[in-house]
Amino acid sequence: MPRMTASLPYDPQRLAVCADEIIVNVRELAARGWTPATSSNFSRRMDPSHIAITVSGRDKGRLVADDIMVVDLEGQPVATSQKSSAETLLHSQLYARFDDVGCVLHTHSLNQTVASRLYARRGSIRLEGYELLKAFIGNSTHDMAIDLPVLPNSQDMPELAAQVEALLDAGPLWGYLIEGHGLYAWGRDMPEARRHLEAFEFLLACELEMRRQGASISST
Ligand SMILES: CSCCC(=O)C(=O)COP(=O)(O)O
Ligand SMILES: [Zn+2]
Repeated sequence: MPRMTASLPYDPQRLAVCADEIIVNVRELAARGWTPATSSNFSRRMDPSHIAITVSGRDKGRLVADDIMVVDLEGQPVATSQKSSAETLLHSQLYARFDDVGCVLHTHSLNQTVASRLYARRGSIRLEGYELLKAFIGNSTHDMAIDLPVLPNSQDMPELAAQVEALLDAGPLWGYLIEGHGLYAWGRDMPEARRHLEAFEFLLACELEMRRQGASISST
């Protein structure tokens, strides 16, 4: 049962723990150049009905505690006048749909952005035969394929969220790309969401490198 104060509907100590975890991890992601120009956003489930999420427009490489705020499962601010990420709905929809989602990470790396443009018309990127596919929870072999969806970009978050819902209805998903924009990945906690994010980033780099080299996969 979350501990509450007289004035707050959530445990402020839990917010502090979640904020610390976001700040430390995002600093490392930013150092890799995955969050340029204030882009990207990050969140962590605090309790069954509250989410810690980055405030909109902050430099994600220099986050401090004041850059993390609380929203509910509908993405509405809780006990604050701060403005949450412009993409809050893409986070809250995952927490609302899946009780076991504990962390959502969104980045704008070069590989993610370039790949999202090259494969936008195809609608997805097939990742097949890589040992690193075992990084995704539930997978135990390299001998399989996953299709990473690429959605058209939009400033209309309810429209984007509706497209994500359709993808989630269609089968298991660990993340998706948005064209010319970036990657969303999630997991049960920060380490798992990070593992998924890093696996996608590495596999996209592999696909782009193979393309550069004009390589094709052959079984002969
Ligand atoms: C300058 S980045 C454009 C918005 C975006 O895609 C993003 O990830 C950051 O938006 P936020 O409101 O979360 O700061
Ligand atoms: Zn973004």
